[in-house]
Amino acid sequence: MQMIDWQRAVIKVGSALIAPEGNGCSIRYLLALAEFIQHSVQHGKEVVLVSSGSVAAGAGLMKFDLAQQVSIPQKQALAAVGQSYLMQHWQKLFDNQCAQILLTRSDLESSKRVANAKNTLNTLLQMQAIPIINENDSVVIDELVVGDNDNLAAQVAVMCDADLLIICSDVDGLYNKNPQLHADAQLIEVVETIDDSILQSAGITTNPIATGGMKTKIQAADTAMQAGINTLIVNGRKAATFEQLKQTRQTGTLFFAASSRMNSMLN
Ligand SMILES: Nc1ncnc2c1ncn2[C@@H]1O[C@H](COP(=O)(O)OP(=O)(O)O)[C@@H](O)[C@H]1O
Ligand SMILES: N[C@@H](CCC(=O)OP(=O)(O)O)C(=O)O
Repeated sequence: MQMIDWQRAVIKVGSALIAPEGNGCSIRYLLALAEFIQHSVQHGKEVVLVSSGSVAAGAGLMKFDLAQQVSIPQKQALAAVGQSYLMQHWQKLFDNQCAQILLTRSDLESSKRVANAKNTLNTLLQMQAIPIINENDSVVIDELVVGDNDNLAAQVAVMCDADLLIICSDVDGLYNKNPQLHADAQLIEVVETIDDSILQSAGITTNPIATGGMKTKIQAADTAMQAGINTLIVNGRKAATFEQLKQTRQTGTLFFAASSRMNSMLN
């Protein structure tokens, strides 16, 4: 087990945690996570949150069943409805002020926009506000198809020079096969190299409100590792996860970036 120390983390929260009932916003799995973030900020650490959930929140408000066929324009409209509700939901969980930033992949391909977003993020963190990022779903379609807040979170981690990317999901980490489908699946605790066996282990999701599954989480970990940033895939449904993290103890699957600043300090 590795010690997990960090100064600036990007924490990604998937729809599976925000809407365990299949739509709407629930605090059920967010209380322990929010308490961990608040505790970290009070101890001088910096947290950027990447939150999915606008489509599920919008579906709850507009009485849409996401298990049924929903068109892309309908999803975009649900995201527009749900995003402000999602932000209100987060704000209720924090003493610190929350701040919304909506990004698209093309924003991150523009050096000018990246520089602007970086300045905004750094200023918000200095103000001890909690930046909450989501895809700007109403103006893009690719991300809604592949469900890519995992990759967005990795790009944000690189952009803001984070030490750690934490991807919170509904399973204990990356298994050698999908644990929702295979009772004998085994948790992989540390990944040092993303090789074929790791890529093959990662399946898609079985959850109708989520997208991407482990595939996009591994892509995200790869992006972060290449930038020297450690990634943890953890079970955000378990309060114990955040107790472990508070004590700088590893939980879930660690994608270990050998060249990271934190790791060279620990070794
Ligand atoms: N090898 C694997 N290990 C763990 N989970 C896997 C694996 N392959 C596929 N999955 C699926 O990925 C899901 C998590 O991703 P996803 O449903 O997209 O959640 P989120 O909304 O948190 O992004 C798990 O619930 C599981 O069904
Ligand atoms: N941007 C979309 C979520 C896309 C996404 O990546 O979803 P998830 O796989 O649950 O992290 C939303 O806010 O509903």
